[in-house]
Amino acid sequence: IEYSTEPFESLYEVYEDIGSGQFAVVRRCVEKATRSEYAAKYIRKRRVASSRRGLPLEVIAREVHVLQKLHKHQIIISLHQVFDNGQHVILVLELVRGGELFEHISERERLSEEEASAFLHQILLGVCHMHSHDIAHLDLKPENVLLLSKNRQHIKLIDFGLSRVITDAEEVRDLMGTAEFVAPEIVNYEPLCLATDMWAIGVITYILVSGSSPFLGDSQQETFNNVTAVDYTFDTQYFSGTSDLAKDFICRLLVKDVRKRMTAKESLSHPWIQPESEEQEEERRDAQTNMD
Ligand SMILES: Nc1cc2c(nn1)-c1ccccc1CC2
Repeated sequence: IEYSTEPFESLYEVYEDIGSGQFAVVRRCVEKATRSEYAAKYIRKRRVASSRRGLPLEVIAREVHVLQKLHKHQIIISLHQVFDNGQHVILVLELVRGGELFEHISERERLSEEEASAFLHQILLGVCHMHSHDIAHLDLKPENVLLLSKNRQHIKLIDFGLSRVITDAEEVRDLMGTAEFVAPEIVNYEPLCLATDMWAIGVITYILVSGSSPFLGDSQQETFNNVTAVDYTFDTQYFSGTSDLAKDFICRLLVKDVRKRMTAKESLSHPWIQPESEEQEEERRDAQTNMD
């Protein structure tokens, strides 16, 4: 995709901020020619190599390439156009108004297992699509899962700023996501892989069904220690109403050895995601009634 050097403001009307990332601000905008609404993600360009502001062009290009390869999938946010106005690269993205899954949880403290499993099923379809293209997201967390609209279950994965193609040859080690969601191999600077995303899915599931975070400590270092020790419990204070199926799903993802961790494909056929039988569906519902 070519970066247009047309002046962005001559083709789009720009409105309110709708979100932000570490090096990006996202604003609602309207394409003048079509009156269609989009999300304009302004990513500041790094002017000098030694500067800490903004991102180098090749890092920005990685997010554009990943979006180009993936965005025809209904769970991945779609990319409409790209502009370079000198100071920023502007990604014109599909507009999603339902807010972050993160806010949705905070309002509810925790979700029912049906709702959590339905969200996870969609996230896993998106992650499966990415992994089938050898692309790892590497920053999966509830903030990067947007709801299409408040009351609906449909979600979109956003922010592929840390995503990259994982090839065995090029060992990627230098990454750091968000402490709560990083896998042991990231903390230990070992080669990252697609399984790194599956660990994050395990943490997200734990949070969705319990409202608490498995490895979060009082400091980033304490969190890293908990992660590398795989030190977590199903504290009865939060898990008394959680089904064994849900706990089994989480246990198969929070595994230190990347070769033993469930893959995205395998997780889609785990009974907590894809109930095989009426009684398993019943078990999930029962766990729910105990909790109410
Ligand atoms: N870092 C972020 C942050 C956001 C978005 N993208 N990247 C986004 C994308 C499409 C619609 C809405 C948003 C707002 C949040």
